[in-house]
Amino acid sequence: MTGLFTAAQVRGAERAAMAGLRPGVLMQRAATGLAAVCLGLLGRAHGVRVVLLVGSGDNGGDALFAGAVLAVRGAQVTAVLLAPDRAHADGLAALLRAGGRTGGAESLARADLVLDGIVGIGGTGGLRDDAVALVHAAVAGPGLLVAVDVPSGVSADTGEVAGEAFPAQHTVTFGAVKTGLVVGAGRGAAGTVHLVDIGLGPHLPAPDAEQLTDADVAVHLDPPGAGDDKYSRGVVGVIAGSATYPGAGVLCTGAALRARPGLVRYAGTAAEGVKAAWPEALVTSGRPGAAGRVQAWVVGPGMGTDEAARSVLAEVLATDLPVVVDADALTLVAAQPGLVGDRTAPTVLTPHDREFARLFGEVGGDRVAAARRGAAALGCTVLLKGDATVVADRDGAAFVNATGTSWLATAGTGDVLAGVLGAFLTGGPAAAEAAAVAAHVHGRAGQLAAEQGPLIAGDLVRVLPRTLARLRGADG
Ligand SMILES: NC(=O)C1=CN([C@@H]2O[C@H](COP(=O)(O)OP(=O)(O)OC[C@H]3O[C@@H](n4cnc5c(N)ncnc54)[C@H](OP(=O)(O)O)[C@@H]3O)[C@@H](O)[C@H]2O)[C@@H](O)CC1
Ligand SMILES: [K+]
Repeated sequence: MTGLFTAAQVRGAERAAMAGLRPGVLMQRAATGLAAVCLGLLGRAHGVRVVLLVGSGDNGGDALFAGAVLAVRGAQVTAVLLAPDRAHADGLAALLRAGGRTGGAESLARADLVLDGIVGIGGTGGLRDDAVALVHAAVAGPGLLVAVDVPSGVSADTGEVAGEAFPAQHTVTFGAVKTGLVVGAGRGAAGTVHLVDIGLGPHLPAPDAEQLTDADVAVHLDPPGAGDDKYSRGVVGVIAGSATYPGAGVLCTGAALRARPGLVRYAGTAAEGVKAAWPEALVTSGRPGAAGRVQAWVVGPGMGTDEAARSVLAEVLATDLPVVVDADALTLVAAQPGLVGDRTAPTVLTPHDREFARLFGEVGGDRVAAARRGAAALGCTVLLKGDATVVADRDGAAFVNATGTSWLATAGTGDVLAGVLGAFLTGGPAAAEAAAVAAHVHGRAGQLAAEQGPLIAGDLVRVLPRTLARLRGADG
């Protein structure tokens, strides 16, 4: 599990850590780690042209000290100071002693690497005009773009970008991963995130949110034991698709079957199509109650929003079983929130942004807060789909997904996620964790399928067994 932290949490840990250390020690650790990552990215230092963008805070100080390390190793380091009279004095002195120099924005046109030390966790509001001009010049130049701690312009807490941000290819962050580096616009601006340990660990509080790793997910992928049968492996009920458009039913049922082979029961008007595609599923064209015993329901993809669909949804939500509410079912819940709000059994809503807006109002720039707001409003779990899918529970626990690919933005992939989630909801973990596991698996399946080129949703179902096998391997 990777903990995600706010700027205030990191500052608190920094204060506590500093109490037992000489002044400047944490900055030295940060700068040394930063320089090491840069060396790794460049492959060498000698003769390499490095440009530092230096604001007036400690973020600029980190860049200057790292620049000094690189200069000692033979790099040609130029510091562009946004506020020359307020640049970190010791950092600037160290850089000059090491053979670095100060210069103007024109140096960016010949840079091999640009270090963005304009502003870190002390930033507020959008980037100022002088900083924006420098960022544009850096982007126009040939240098590799590396952000110090946080890409300037990104809110470390939320990932919001008010205006413009430094579009980093790599971000070297200190002490703890900030939530804003992995979610929303910040995720796009941060590129690959490298965490440098500066010794804050023992002083960090419980994280603001969490990110599952492959190893965290692997523990939920236990193979069947000798005593297992189809019932003990979990029975998922699927209500999706229609007689005219059976596709959603086929994808959702297939995903549930492939995610955790036990038993999948299908109920709905796409029964014929589902049976043809998945003879392993037990199908009925009748009501949910006619499907037989299930341990969790998935309801909604392609089921329509007419009165028949509404009454089926109401029947499922009236049970005391866990339910995944997706797609058309979300539209129905938006019109009648009491269907979910009155439940006591786990309910996972899986909206994309437009569906979320219909349920809870606009998502806005703070996606974790939005998911928490939705979960609290209906007393459920919300899985807010996106470039980084966010899961929040009614008690405020939150996960940000770490896997996926933009190739997943294609029809039917949501139906697959719903099926996978239904399967994991039968498996033991609490609803929010099950949703986070499903999002992680779905993202990894997308990455695997995308290795063969553009993917279609059916590819996700096909690669699920291989995805799960690979993830299981991460356990050891
Ligand atoms: N915490 C830790 O454990 C450690 C932290 N460390 C490092 O310290 C960093 C935090 O340093 P910090 O507190 O000095 O703030 P920082 O991010 O440099 O920003 C303040 C400056 O930015 C400016 N500014 C503000 N908004 C702006 C905007 N929108 N657009 C443009 N400029 C803007 C603001 O200007 P002012 O308002 O004063 O004119 C002020 O000068 C942290 O990110 C990490 O790198 C490590 O060294 C070691 C361990
Ligand atoms: K920065």
